[in-house]
Amino acid sequence: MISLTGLQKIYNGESGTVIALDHVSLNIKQGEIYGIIGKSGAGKSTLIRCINLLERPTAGQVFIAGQEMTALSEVQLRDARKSIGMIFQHFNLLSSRTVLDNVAFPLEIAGVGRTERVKKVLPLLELVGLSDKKDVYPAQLSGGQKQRVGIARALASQPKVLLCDEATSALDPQTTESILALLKDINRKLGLTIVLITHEMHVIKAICDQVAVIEAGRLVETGRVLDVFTRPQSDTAREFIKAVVNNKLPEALAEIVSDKPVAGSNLVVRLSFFGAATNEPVIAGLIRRFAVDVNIISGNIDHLQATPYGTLVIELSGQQEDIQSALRYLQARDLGTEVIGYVTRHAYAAG
Ligand SMILES: Nc1ncnc2c1ncn2[C@@H]1O[C@H](COP(=O)(O)OP(=O)(O)OP(=O)(O)O)[C@@H](O)[C@H]1O
Repeated sequence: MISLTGLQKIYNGESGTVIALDHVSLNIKQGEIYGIIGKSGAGKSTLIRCINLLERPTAGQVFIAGQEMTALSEVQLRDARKSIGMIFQHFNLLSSRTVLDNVAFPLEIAGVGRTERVKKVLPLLELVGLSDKKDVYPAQLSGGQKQRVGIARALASQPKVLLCDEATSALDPQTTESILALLKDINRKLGLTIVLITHEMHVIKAICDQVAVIEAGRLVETGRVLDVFTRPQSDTAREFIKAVVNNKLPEALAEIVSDKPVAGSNLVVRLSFFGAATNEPVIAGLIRRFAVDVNIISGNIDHLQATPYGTLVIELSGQQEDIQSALRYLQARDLGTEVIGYVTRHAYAAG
């Protein structure tokens, strides 16, 4: 549905040349929710603004539904942009217009008559849960309600693509959750392709199918959210994931872990589960098969949309050969097994 090839954006400002996008290529399929995550200044806004040509790329091409956007004149673009809706961090509503008239605004610009506008807008207000607010002004709305108006307005011209520019960054966590749920709902009901940019991993985790990680204008990692979460390839992705997945060792334990076993030391292992592996009774299997004791040190199992994933840090005690057999058993299972090291129990207890 969206294809970017070799996108480059160079700003020549007074303070010098900035390469905001450096040969960015990616493909977004019809009906996908595609997240682009990066730190401040990474090039997210530039990238999303290049998709609808609010920003003209210095080089490269943008295709939407087979049409090369970068080849269009300004007049042609105005028409082509009707198939691209956009919502913003600060909503960008017109304060002197009611909710209904804000949502109807793109239709008014397109020359649609009042009666027809109202007919089109009322179902949109219902879709975003604001039917009872149609006659109020933006100042009387909460942040979440304002963003719902922004979403309804973006949908007014029946776009094929919805671009979301940090759409939940100005909202509290609960409101963020409800707006993300609404976007997911719209994606399902209308089959709308959604591209969102964010600096928050929990947004990606909540609704995206695919993610691209951007750093200094370059894509450093792209893939299915589940894959990037469970096997991140770049330091930037790992850093973002840390914010939402707590798999740190307890400090007292981290301080005394050594890489080599000594007499009487226990093995500490971090197990990562994803998908079906979470349903396998791995710990029970371990205890039944080997002469080892298992002590659970820390753990969390969460869901990435419908897929369970998580980590468990366990300590295995027993004879070294039994511990090593148990480790081989774990390594043969469909889960991530990371040897953290060895601890002696009395040292841990003292810590
Ligand atoms: N109009 C401009 N003129 C010159 N440089 C610009 C312009 N717009 C953006 N830049 C620079 O391009 C780089 C990418 O900026 P961009 O706004 O796309 O990043 P971002 O990831 O969206 O950051 P943030 O999360 O802080 O909004 C930055 O170094 C920025 O200073």
